[in-house]
Amino acid sequence: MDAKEDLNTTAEKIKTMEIRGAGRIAVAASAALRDYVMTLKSLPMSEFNVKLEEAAKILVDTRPTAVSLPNAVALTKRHSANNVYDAIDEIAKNAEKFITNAEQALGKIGKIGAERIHDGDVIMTHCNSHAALSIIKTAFDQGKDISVIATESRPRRQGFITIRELNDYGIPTTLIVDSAVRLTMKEVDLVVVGADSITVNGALINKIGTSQLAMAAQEARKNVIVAAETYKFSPRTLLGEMVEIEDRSSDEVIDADILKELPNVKVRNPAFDVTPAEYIDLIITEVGAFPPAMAFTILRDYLGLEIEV
Ligand SMILES: O=P(O)(O)OC[C@H]1O[C@H](OP(=O)(O)O)[C@H](O)[C@@H]1O
Repeated sequence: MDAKEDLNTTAEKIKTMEIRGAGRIAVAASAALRDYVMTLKSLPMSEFNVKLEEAAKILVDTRPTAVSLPNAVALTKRHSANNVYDAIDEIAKNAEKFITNAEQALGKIGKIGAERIHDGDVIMTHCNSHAALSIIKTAFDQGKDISVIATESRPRRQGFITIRELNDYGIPTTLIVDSAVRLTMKEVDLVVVGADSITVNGALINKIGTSQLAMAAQEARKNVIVAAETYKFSPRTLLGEMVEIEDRSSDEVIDADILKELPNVKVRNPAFDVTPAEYIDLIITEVGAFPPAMAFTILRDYLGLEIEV
């Protein structure tokens, strides 16, 4: 396989969600871009930059909602070199830094977030978030007697990945269907979810259904904690841009043959929803725990306002 095919294969895996999770797709894109540019040594500088931008676009265009993806690509591709060898060197170092930071961030989020979890807590989580699970597993490692209520997370049922992971870790877990969230909330002490994007106003964009957990939690006066690496904050929202909500295929919701028999029916399959900041108590990042109102500060101090938008 040539280098461009490898890049396209990674892009396809992100699109089809063979590689999924806002953090994982970011790390995969950074690595794919690095591997691709390594093969461009013999090109003149101007052509190198064109190929670099083309490759970046292929990766970014795979999924529109998780800002971790364009942030990872922007942080990886930036270079100030005027020859190809130095540019490749810079990009390889950028990728190394991004991937190492992303891996270490999960452990730090786990430690910081676990401080918010108490012995005896029942935690509700949604979908499958490596950052949220890092908090839950760390609290369990600390000897806290906790249990988890995990939503199924239709249509792709990422909740099944979560319950398997929690089961294998030895954490008592209850699986519920998404529509059981409100009824079950009274048994819950706190909600811990991940993030695909966080806006400058502190709103959370995460797996469809997250906002119903947050609303039910507020109604029941339970805390909502978001686990999010700093690279999941969206610089474009500084300019007032909305985060695009990915609409996925109807095939994920209903069998195509059944749908064919129903000419008056259409299917909508939005993959994410927006939870306003007022429903969120705390955002746990690798650099500390912040109220959502501090999203601007995180963007400025840890991502840098000069990031490509
Ligand atoms: O980065 P981590 O914490 O793993 O996941 C963050 C979020 O990414 C996932 O998206 P999808 O399943 O790829 O659509 C879920 O929405 C999850 O909450």
